[in-house]
Amino acid sequence: MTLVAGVDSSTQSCKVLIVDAGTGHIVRVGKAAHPDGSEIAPAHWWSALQDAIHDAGGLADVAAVSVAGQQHGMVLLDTEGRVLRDALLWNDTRSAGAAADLITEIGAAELAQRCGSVPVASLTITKVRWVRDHEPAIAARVAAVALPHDWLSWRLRGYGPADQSPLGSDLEQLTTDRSDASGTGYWSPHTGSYDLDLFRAAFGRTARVAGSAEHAGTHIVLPKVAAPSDITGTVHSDLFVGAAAVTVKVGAGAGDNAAGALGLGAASGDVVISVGTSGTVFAVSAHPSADATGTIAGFADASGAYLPIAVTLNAARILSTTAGLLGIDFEEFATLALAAQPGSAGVVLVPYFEGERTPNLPDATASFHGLSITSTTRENIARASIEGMLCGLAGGLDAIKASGTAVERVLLIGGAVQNTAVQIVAGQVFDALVVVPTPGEYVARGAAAQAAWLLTGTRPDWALETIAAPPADYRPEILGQYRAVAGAA
Ligand SMILES: Nc1ncnc2c1ncn2[C@@H]1O[C@H](COP(=O)(O)OP(=O)(O)O)[C@@H](O)[C@H]1O
Ligand SMILES: O=C(CO)[C@@H](O)[C@H](O)COP(=O)(O)O
Repeated sequence: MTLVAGVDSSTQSCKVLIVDAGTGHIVRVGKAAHPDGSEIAPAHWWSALQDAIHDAGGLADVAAVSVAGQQHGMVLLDTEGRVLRDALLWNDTRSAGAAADLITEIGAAELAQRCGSVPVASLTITKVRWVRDHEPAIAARVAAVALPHDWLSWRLRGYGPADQSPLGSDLEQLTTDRSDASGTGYWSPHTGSYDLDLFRAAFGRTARVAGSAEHAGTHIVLPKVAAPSDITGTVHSDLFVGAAAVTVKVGAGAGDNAAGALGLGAASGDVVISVGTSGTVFAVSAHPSADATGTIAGFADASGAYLPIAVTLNAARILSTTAGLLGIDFEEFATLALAAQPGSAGVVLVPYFEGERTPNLPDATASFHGLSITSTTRENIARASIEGMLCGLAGGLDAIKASGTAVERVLLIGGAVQNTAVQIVAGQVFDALVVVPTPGEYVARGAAAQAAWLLTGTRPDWALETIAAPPADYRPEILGQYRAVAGAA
């Protein structure tokens, strides 16, 4: 049996799956937590990755590994490979003004046309603009801009800060993949190349692609974009503490949503809804998209196709926040929510706890509506939290449908989907057949599938297990009452 490893370095934790490359069957798992916050020192991801690999029993018997990760996070490196400031993550909204400035300067339609997306605060392009405007001394020292999965893959291969890494700080070795590059806002899924003019317009300095000799030493390095089944190098022997070093190939990696699509084997007619820290609604498409309204971001996927996606900033943490307020665990939360009637007796939570991205309301806050003496029960508060979370995602589903994407079934994944109440309420909020894959780490599985792909040259076709689907029980009144108040939020 040949083993491969897949990593999901996501917002809240790092997860590692070691699987049989032939069947996708899980052999070992590992996990380590990330600190909270929307601004994180990348060193935390690196130590969590090493802990999670250790927790999974190491890589000594593994033939290949790929790293998927949270998208958009801005990792700025100096010429010595040192991280210049904490990474600003996808859920950091301080660059909302920078997004607005870019749209004013360049135009929403042109930005969508050139790079697939109208920038919001989540996209890397707005973060580099923010650094240009607010931290000019740091901006002047930037030698490379990478994303979380690019930086971790580089470190796995032995590169990093010159004084801490066996192979030194060679920035020319930085790589990324199409899916994560497309989340920067300065790489075009349409042309398959960086829009270096756009990068310069945003940051005020010129850039070049890693490995290109021209302008070496003067221009900022952007990671080279590897193809889906490329081998970018091997894991450095220093990672094999206490075991004999072996050759472990490293794949291109991916953004977490594209890796999720790969892990599910998502095909035409499948729309994936992921309820993790972020809420995402996406499909694999044969064609690039360019939505000038900004509702759908036109990313690339991890197989050579495209990934239209709508993303909310508020998802699983809505439930942990309300469960914390009620002083209960997730099991009791599910029981309470299911004891309330659909529609929560008119109680509606508009869940913009962290501002919101879709719709683009970076400064919004959350609010409960419809509270009366009789409707203010623990049951209604629990159910309204789930309904509010899923109604936010229903907007994304509508936008994906309206863009002409076929929706034959919705595949529900992400940490919060372990909650039975979330599964059942999804069947009431989404006007579509809802299918729940057996809860698991589908992003890490997608990264593992990429690792298997690079070994054999053939994309694996692993079976997808599902659990009993929630009953088809669409209740349009839930979305109706949500929209009546959220429209005014
Ligand atoms: N049974 C549950 N009910 C509701 N939320 C849950 C449950 N189990 C885990 N979660 C939530 O899922 C989230 C983690 O999901 P995950 O998809 O791993 O997130 P991410 O990939 O963004 O780090 C956490 O916010 C956690 O509280
Ligand atoms: O911003 C996006 C996608 O555009 C998010 O999906 C991030 O990629 C974070 O994902 P999770 O950690 O919540 O899985």
